[in-house]
Amino acid sequence: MRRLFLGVCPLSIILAAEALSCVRQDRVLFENLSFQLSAGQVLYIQGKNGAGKSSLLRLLAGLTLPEDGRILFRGKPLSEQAEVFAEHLLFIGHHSGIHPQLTALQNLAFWAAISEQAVADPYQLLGSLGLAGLEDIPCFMLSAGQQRRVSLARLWFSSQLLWILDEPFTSLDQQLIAKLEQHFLQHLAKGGVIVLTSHQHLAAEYPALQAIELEYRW
Ligand SMILES: Nc1ncnc2c1ncn2[C@@H]1O[C@H](COP(=O)(O)OP(=O)(O)OP(=O)(O)O)[C@@H](O)[C@H]1O
Repeated sequence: MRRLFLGVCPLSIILAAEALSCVRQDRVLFENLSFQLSAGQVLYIQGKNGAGKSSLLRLLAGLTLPEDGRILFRGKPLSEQAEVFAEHLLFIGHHSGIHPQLTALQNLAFWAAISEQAVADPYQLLGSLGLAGLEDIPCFMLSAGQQRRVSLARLWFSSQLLWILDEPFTSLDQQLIAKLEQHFLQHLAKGGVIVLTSHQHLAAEYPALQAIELEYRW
């Protein structure tokens, strides 16, 4: 496992992994993996296909359990505060997570309702993401990149502290990737934390970036 530490760590630790191990189909994907993420930090996880990036994200999101080790959110194990953790987490997995039969507006309304948040102006938001005129058609009629934009729209009205994003740049054009990275910086500047995977390099300058590269292990 190769690890890079760049930038300065602020003080309050939001997310910590302690000696995590993950086994899938008798293969140890990673073991004894530890890190700490403070307010304003991004963790950028890299690795070849099958190295275990999504598996690590699912552990960190509390969706699966590690073989060994534990995960702490603001100093307490996830297992002791599942509901609190869920309130502070925005997880967008490898798939877009949109309902294909619903329109972009309906998907936004659904996410806003379940997270008890309000979208001030959904037309303006979707327009700013290049979806003007596409707000009212079922999402299965949108292109892959347009569907990804609908999915990521959540990041513009979310108040969650911790964003865990599996390959958020997939299917996006360069213009939207740049916009998304600027939005990441704003979230971090407010004290948010981001964990993400990507097969492409981050282009923005992150003030406090941690990077982990998972090696493919046989
Ligand atoms: N639910 C599961 N049950 C069994 N094996 C799984 C499961 N999920 C993933 N795996 C296995 O774990 C390994 C790591 O998968 P994972 O999706 O974490 O890789 P990844 O690094 O995210 O890959 P990619 O870059 O292709 O998205 C793979 O060999 C996969 O077959």
